[in-house]
Amino acid sequence: MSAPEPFGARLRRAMDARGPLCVGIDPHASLLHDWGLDDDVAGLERFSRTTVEALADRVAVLKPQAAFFERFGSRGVAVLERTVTEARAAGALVIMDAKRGDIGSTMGAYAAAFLDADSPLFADALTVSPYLGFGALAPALQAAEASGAGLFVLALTSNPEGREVQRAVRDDGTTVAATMLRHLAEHNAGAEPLGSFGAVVGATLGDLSSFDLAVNGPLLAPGIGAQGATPADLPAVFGPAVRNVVPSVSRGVLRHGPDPSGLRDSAARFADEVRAALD
Ligand SMILES: O=c1ccn([C@@H]2O[C@H](COP(=O)(O)O)[C@@H](O)[C@H]2O)c(=O)[nH]1
Repeated sequence: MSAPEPFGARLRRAMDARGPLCVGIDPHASLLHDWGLDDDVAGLERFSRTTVEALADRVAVLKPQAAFFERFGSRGVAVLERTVTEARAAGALVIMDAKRGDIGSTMGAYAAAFLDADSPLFADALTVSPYLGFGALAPALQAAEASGAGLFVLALTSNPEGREVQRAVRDDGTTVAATMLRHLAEHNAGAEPLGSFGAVVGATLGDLSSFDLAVNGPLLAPGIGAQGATPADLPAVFGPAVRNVVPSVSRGVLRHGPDPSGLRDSAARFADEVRAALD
């Protein structure tokens, strides 16, 4: 059997064809309410299916936030499984935003859940937390390589609280975030057209020129919309690495539902703004 095409190559093709925008599927209770849905499993299912049907044939990436599904227990997780399957079938790549991270032996079980192509929760990529040490992510890196999936490692998150951990200075004088970026660059070395191991770097963070963002992998950039960043901020935040940025917006698009055309128009506006900013 031939090796699966790596996530980085699939993502680059999707970004070239559709533009780099990622829309998050974050079924907040308040959004369910605004859409006229009950805050229950049926509401969750309707919300997710409407978003997938409106957007999966046009945006490069959809990013379900697992927490909003898990809050409904096993029935919510079943909706998450269907959401991923339907989004992928309709042509979008799916980043599972579950931010898993643990000691290596347990990380292997997370990898089996999200990165094994035979798992019901398999997605094209998974967000992971490296704060038990980057080395503890090894089982996820191996599983992703085997299945052609990707990882997005939390490096510089969009929230202000992340600073105290991520910008802490290590014994060798480098920051924790810079160390994570260096590990990613090592793992992506030589990959073409793009490595499969990306970083999460918030679009909210202002000038990041003190960090080497040239990791030869994608940079998932949440924070656009509800958290205050705009597509126009991207060049100043990411500098030359902006070509590898996957700008991500959730509530900024979702608040325009439940009408599918409202969701599509909003995503198209963000996509246009991203295109204008990157030109
Ligand atoms: O640094 C990070 C990492 C992940 N997120 C997630 O992205 C979305 C953002 O939602 P908005 O509605 O666009 O604010 C959400 O799922 C976060 O958990 C992030 O914001 N920052």
